[in-house]
Amino acid sequence: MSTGDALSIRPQTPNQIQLSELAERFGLAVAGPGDGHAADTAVTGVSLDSRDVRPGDLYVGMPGAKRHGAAFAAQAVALGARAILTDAAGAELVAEAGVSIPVLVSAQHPRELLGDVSAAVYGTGDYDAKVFGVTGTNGKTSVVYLLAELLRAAGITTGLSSTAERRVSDEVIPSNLTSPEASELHGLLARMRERSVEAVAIEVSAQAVVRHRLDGVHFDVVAFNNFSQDHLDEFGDLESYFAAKLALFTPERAARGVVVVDSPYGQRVARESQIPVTRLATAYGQQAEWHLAVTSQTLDGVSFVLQGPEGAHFRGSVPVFGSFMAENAALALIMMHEAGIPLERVAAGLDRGRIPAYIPGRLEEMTQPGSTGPRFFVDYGHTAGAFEAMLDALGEVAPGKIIFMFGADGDRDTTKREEMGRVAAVGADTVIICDYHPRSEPPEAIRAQLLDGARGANHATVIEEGDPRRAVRLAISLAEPGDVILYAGPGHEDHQEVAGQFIPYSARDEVRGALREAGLLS
Ligand SMILES: CC(=O)N[C@H]1[C@@H](OP(=O)(O)OP(=O)(O)OC[C@H]2O[C@@H](n3ccc(=O)[nH]c3=O)[C@H](O)[C@@H]2O)O[C@H](CO)[C@@H](O)[C@@H]1O[C@H](C)C(=O)N[C@@H](C)C(=O)N[C@H](CCC(=O)O)C(=O)O
Ligand SMILES: Nc1ncnc2c1ncn2[C@@H]1O[C@H](COP(=O)(O)OP(=O)(O)OP(=O)(O)O)[C@@H](O)[C@H]1O
Repeated sequence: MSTGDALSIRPQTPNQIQLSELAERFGLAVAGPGDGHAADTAVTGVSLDSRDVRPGDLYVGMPGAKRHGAAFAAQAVALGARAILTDAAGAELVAEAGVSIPVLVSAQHPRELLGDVSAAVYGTGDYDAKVFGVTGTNGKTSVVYLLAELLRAAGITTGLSSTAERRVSDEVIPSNLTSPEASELHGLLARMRERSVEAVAIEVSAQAVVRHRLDGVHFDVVAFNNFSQDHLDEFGDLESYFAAKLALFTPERAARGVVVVDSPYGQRVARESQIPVTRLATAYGQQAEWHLAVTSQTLDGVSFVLQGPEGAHFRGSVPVFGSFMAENAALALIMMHEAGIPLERVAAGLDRGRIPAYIPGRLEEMTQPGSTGPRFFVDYGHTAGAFEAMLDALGEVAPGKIIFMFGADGDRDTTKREEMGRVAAVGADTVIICDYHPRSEPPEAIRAQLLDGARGANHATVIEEGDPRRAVRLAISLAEPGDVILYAGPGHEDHQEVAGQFIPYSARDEVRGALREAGLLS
């Protein structure tokens, strides 16, 4: 069941709390019209976005990078907000807007209170579901989906929050952020409790940690998979980006952790973690409690054996190519083991260890699995690290040539582009560079940086075709039976962001259409 155009999933029978209680618990001043009765007002939900306000909400008018949320107070009231929480500057904006509902004024940045206030409003503080968090640079969404699938196999009712979707049993909405703002997260958790969800898998971005999006949530188990360059536009340098991920491994946030220690960054997390961690190694000779061995891999999937302490073991397979997918599955399995869910219980719910994972837009095949013609995969990878992992994997399993098409985000970490181009051209036979989300940048300037990196590698044939629709058709025209086309970037997305406009574009639909035109898909 999809919940239509909703921006957030909320409980149907909400908790309610008096403003007087919120004011007292969080040291807030109550101002605005109707002061005399303000303390008697009750709120039933929290929204940070005036467009997503539901009747009874506390609307949190937050200062942002571009504007002050309190400037949207009138819209919030029109949609049924019962009170506003904001800072002193916001209170003035609310007064100017002439809205007549109580205003809670915080001396702190409202973001610092949002998690705890939302937990108080939604009553999620004592929700006793197992909560799992996954962080790292590449593969978080994949681990979260695998975890949800494995939890289901163990007979556990599951919810998830990822870059692609938020999901409560059969209720699904598309996501706008990898990690939702705290108000949305607690609303989602409250709905999960209503639906008797027993375990929640949450994808955790570094931005979520530093922007208080996880406040009021305590994880039973967190995992770290890998780390490579990304988001330097936000964090400035790799060390700050890493520190944001490491901060998840503290007692305030989580009880225990699982860490892939193949890389020096993973080893650092294991060493510097402030909570007990167990380690997973896929490299031979690496010290760890858990070891993963890939037993076979083809374009149709990967099989593995996982061995842990005290005889714990699991033999399984994932229907997506790449040894890193086995690693993602292993991480999910160890997280469950750490949460006290026996691996035997998971295995009992699967057919010979086959994990029936569908991960939207992650190495998702657009052609028919097993077909003898060219095979076409759409992916969400947008870092050099993800490109390298995928192209290494394809190098092992692709029967023919590898044709790799991709673009890069505008207005995001520009320093990673040359390396993306280089890695692509080292791993593929043909590279087609097209546009992704140029945002406010000239698309040809983004392409030029990618092309520089790709041409500098002196390996693949490098082609520039800005229009992704034409690039898809070009890739198909170049492919022969046995060849693999991999289109990285757009994954599950349904739009291109160009100069402030969201233009409808689904790479998956486009590719399917082009394959039909070429007679490669019925
Ligand atoms: C840099 C960043 O994280 N920005 C987030 C921040 O935006 P902002 O400070 O610019 O907000 P603003 O536009 O000035 O608006 C201020 C306030 O007014 C509100 N508003 C605004 C307009 C309106 O009509 N009504 C309204 O209520 C907004 O909800 C906000 O509370 O607060 C907004 C509201 O929650 C977020 O949507 C926005 O995320 C933007 C879209 C974003 O791109 N974030 C990225 C960097 C991000 O967080 N990415 C990570 C990692 C992804 C990955 O792993 O690749 C993620 O977790 O998604
Ligand atoms: N364990 C892994 N190691 C390296 N690359 C991976 C791994 N798992 C997946 N990938 C690659 O990274 C891409 C992105 O995967 P996924 O969406 O799961 O990552 P993510 O961390 O959630 O990224 P984002 O936060 O941007 O959504 C995949 O489509 C695949 O190409």
